[in-house]
Amino acid sequence: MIPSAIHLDAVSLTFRDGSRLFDGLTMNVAAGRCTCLLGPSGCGKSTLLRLISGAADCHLDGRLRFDPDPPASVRCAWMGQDDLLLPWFSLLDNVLLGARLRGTLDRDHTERARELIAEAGLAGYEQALPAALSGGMRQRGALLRTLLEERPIMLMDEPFSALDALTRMRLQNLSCRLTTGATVMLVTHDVMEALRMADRIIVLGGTPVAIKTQLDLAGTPPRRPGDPEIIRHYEPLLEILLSEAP
Ligand SMILES: Nc1ncnc2c1ncn2[C@@H]1O[C@H](COP(=O)(O)OP(=O)(O)OP(=O)(O)O)[C@@H](O)[C@H]1O
Repeated sequence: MIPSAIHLDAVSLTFRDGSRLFDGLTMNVAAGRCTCLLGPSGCGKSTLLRLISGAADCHLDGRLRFDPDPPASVRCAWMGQDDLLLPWFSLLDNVLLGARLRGTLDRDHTERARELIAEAGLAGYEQALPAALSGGMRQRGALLRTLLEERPIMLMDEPFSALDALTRMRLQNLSCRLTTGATVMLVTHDVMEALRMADRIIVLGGTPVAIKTQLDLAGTPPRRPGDPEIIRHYEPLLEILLSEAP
């Protein structure tokens, strides 16, 4: 898998109702690295991921480029804020949905999915329907389904938001491992999460929305909570976010 860099050149979006978001936003996302997006609610983080995934329902002025540019059908895996698990499929079948739809499902896929389900703390729930799972369990199912896609671009919108602190850390570690080599864009409201997982942190804010801060972090994610890089950047980053809060 060859990861793609993502370039937004002077991007402005117009929604169907005529409202606009961004005004000539330029952003470069490095290939094969994890970029975390932070910023106040409503600043456009989810819309940005949807735009890159090809699912945004809006008019684009400016340019969105991928380098290299894989076919759109295999370019991105996207995990939205809703788990979108199919209610009539078991957890295991939901996790395996991509392979099933492509007709590539085999014993190896199933074995791998079972291992990851166990690693995510969900052993014993393989045959449970989504309705019988908690919000955090469903979110882990949606995350595993996304991670198994192994696309050159992995887009994840608050993928750990429903998880308790320890499970969150385990799943962050798992995600870092399974997305190594891919271009990852991860939206989060959690400063510690961004500092653990990112090679680069981009803070959005202001009116019109623009990049307020861009921070390149040393070392390899996932960082330990006590990593000097985390300690060095935690408070300044919080201050920046506080200054952007409405
Ligand atoms: N389809 C749409 N039509 C009109 N406006 C929209 C549409 N989708 C998003 N918006 C607006 O675009 C802005 C950005 O929304 P978005 O969901 O991307 O923000 P966000 O930064 O991800 O927020 P949060 O952190 O709360 O998830 C908001 O003002 C929202 O109301």
